[in-house]
Amino acid sequence: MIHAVDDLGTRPGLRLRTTPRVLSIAGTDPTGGAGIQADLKSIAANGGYGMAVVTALVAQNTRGVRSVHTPPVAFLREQLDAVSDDVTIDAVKIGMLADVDVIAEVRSWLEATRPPLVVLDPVMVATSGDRLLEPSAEQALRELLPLVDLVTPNLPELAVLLQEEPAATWAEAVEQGTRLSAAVGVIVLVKGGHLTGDSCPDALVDARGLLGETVVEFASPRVVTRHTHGTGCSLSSAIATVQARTGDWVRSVAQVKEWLQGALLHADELEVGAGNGPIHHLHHLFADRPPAGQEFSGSLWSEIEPIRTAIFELPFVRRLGDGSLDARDFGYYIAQDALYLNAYSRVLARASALAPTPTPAEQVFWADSAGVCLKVESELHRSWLGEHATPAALGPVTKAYVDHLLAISAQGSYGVLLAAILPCYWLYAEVGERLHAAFQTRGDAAAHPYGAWLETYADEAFAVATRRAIAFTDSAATTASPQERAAMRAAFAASSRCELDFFDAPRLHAGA
Ligand SMILES: Nc1ncnc2c1ncn2[C@@H]1O[C@H](COP(=O)(O)OP(=O)(O)OP(=O)(O)O)[C@@H](O)[C@H]1O
Ligand SMILES: Cc1ncc(COP(=O)(O)O)c(N)n1
Repeated sequence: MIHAVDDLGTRPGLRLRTTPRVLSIAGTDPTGGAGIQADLKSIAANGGYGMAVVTALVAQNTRGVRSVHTPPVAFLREQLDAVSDDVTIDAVKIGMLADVDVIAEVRSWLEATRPPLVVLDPVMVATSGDRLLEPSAEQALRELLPLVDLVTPNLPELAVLLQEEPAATWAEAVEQGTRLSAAVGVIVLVKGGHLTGDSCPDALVDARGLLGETVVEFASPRVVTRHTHGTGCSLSSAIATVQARTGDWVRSVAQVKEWLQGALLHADELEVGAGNGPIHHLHHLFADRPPAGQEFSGSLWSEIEPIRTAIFELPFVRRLGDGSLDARDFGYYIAQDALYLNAYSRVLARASALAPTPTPAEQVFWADSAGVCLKVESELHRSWLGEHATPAALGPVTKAYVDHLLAISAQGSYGVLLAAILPCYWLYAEVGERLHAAFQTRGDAAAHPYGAWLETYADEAFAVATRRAIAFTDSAATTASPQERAAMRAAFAASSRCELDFFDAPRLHAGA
């Protein structure tokens, strides 16, 4: 039978609720990544109140399924009735159904209770290859389709539902989804997770044209992770939840896909199990928690990866390394560096002034660093700038960098100032270490025009100071508010871009 539907493709009885009460009817996963455990997290993550009725108990983990225990269906019915006799259900998500008897019982309950919104994930085989639906139950599952609003098969499941070979391309998959929708009178979400390639498209398909168009595609990049256990369960329960709030399938799937993308992107952080681990359902709740150890600085460093790559590709850095750099460019760089260090010393002194009082070590460190900066500046004048003309004024790039640092110093947040200060230490240390290592392996010390300078570039005392500056930044991030941490990230990224520009400035401004 086909339900009556309104313009958005939903049944007229649909009650939209801010916090929908969503029932998952599914199997279990004691490691929490799939089945009802994943559904409950997914429903909560998407703003619903989750409930769960167990169809089958599955002894499984991230590596595979060990055994399945299906309780008597009479008990399944008792669980279902216990929920529906008491709670108004806004949406139902159906997952693993195990066998024909379970399907028949769920079907009978659906016919008796008529929930306003039903999403069916036709679970047949786990990612590990283990069967979660007896082959003899496939026909009963096909016959259940007209009772639901949305079915979310992966490509092999779509093929089984149609009794065809699995689609080999995305176009074939969408075409199969369209035929299933036309045959059964149901909306189909065709999922591209099982295809290969850089993108992971999904498509909502309704052959009756209830979505405005027959096919609505949702493009998203494929996240590189092996931790995709339970994505199908999580996706279907999230859609049931959001649809019960919005009543608009296209909007619901778009919103859920964005959430799922984040859950996949953060999956590797969980480190659950040795196989295909779970996705991070509640990743957005964890975003504001204080970072531990070097987590904060580690994330800052990886966020500026493109800037780091760009620095090593600059003609200035490459030519400084191989000795082919124009003397005029080198002179410009050294002179601007001396001017910069003078200003940077004042910024470090400001960090000393702002350092938290219970930790005098930080106050002393920044004050000492301000002094070291002035010593390095005078050393540059003594050993290098004697031969080169020293400009009286800051070049445009130096001025922009210094203005940025001074503006942050004036704002008075110690954490943000440290994040702004850090790239000068960290990027200089990295460039120094790499250029120095390359210089040493070349063995042309005498012939290299900047050899003497490169010799001093990778200084162990500077490496130690860099490690301390990183540790102080991590410690400031631990006590910072989420807003301050966001400002720290922005300050670190802005200073890193200034560093990139600083290395490129001689090419642009040395001849001016
Ligand atoms: N690596 C990935 N990057 C981005 N999205 C993905 C990735 N893998 C799967 N997805 C998305 O996850 C959802 C589930 O897709 P998939 O085709 O894997 O279903 P499934 O096989 O039922 O899931 P599972 O068996 O893992 O529970 C889809 O929205 C799909 O586009
Ligand atoms: C109870 C239950 N339901 C569904 C799946 C499918 O999830 P996956 O394909 O990611 O293993 C599962 N493993 N367990």
